[in-house]
Amino acid sequence: MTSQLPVPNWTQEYIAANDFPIDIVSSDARGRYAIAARDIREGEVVLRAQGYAAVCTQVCRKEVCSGCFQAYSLGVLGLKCDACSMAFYCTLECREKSFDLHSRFECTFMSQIAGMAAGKAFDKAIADIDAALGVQESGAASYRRMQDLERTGVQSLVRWLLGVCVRGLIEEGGLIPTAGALPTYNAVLELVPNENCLPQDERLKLEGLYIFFSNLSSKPAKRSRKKADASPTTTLKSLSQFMASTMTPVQVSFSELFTARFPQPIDFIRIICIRQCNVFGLWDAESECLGQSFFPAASYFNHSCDKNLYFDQTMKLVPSSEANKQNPSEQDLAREMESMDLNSVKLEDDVEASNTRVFAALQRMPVLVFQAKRDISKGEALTHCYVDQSLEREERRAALKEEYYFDCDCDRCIREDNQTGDDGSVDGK
Ligand SMILES: C[S@@+](CC[C@H](N)C(=O)[O-])C[C@H]1O[C@@H](n2cnc3c(N)ncnc32)[C@H](O)[C@@H]1O
Repeated sequence: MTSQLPVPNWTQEYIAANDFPIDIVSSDARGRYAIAARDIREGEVVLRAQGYAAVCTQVCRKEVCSGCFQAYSLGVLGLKCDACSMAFYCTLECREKSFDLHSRFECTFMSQIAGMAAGKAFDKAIADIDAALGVQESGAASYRRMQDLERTGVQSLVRWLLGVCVRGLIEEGGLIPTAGALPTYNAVLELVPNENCLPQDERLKLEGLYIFFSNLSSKPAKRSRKKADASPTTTLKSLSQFMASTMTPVQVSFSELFTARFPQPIDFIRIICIRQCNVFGLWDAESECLGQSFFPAASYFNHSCDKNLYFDQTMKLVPSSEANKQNPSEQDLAREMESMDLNSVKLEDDVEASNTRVFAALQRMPVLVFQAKRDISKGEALTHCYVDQSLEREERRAALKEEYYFDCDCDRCIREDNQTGDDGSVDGK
């Protein structure tokens, strides 16, 4: 970090509206970062950060409810969207609550993503990348690129991109009624990208991925509940307005949506860099990464290997509207599956009511709750640890450098550096 970044206005508004004991400051060396606005007691809640564009990974889609983001270890969740077979739900209630959001904004695109794993689209896109990048020995080069773009990884990335694109569309269509009610696309764009630190080979790989996503599917998936109206042109504004004003599922392809949102490779590279430095993993109790989400307010906590905040991702990661909902037992779930009418959810024609339900579904994104690990004095930087705290100094250093592009000089690192013997061992052991 070399230049001083401005502190975005929304962070101050969000903090004031919720009375969190935080100030955001900025320095050349550390960028923007949160400090304690007053003395904070051990255990105090410092921030409740609302999730933005939370998605589960492709591999975990059958274990994580797309409605409430609870993870279930029952194997495959029994309820899914019949149209795309990509969104799974834990209860009929969850499916109902997500229905308008999913049917109108996600389902068509999800169907296209599902098709991508089948092979041909994927193989063609790889060939397109090679052609666009002017690769000579296309057989060997394609093979190498295929290895880089491993299918399930790319599908998870597409799911995440879709989450971000859809969220942008919903905002631009005016479906989020209250300013400041939820984090915004602009709040995400204001997060630090560190794009100047991106190594050249990574930049090239992302340019290849850009070509891949731009060519993923030239045709929209064939599904429509009703006869489609004239397809909207694919400027983001007209597409957003179209989606917000009609119940007709969108008829554009994922690639059209993608290139409208990211017109140039650099736009895509930037959002990927923002993701790399700011996204939070959604973990289960066995430390398996089930998905990812932005929590923009939480991105202003800098790193320390001697953190003074903690958040329990598996315990505190609850949908904001359902903080007290208990996971149903296996038997309860089985009973519910037996008794439900799987075709009972319908998209009604009242656009306004549907828009309200879309907004309500977005409010069910996960929330991260940060608490003080110890007493913290006014003015102290508020920090959490970006990497596994139990790693050795050198391993932490390498992970922070590779993923976040900085060298940590926290008290613990300095202490351990001082204790390190000539042979590189801590305490000379
Ligand atoms: C999640 S962001 C934290 C907020 C960021 N400082 C900003 O200006 O938006 C992570 C980035 O902040 C910077 N950062 C975080 N902790 C740091 C530290 N202890 N020392 C120096 N830079 C740090 C690095 O650039 C890192 O990639």
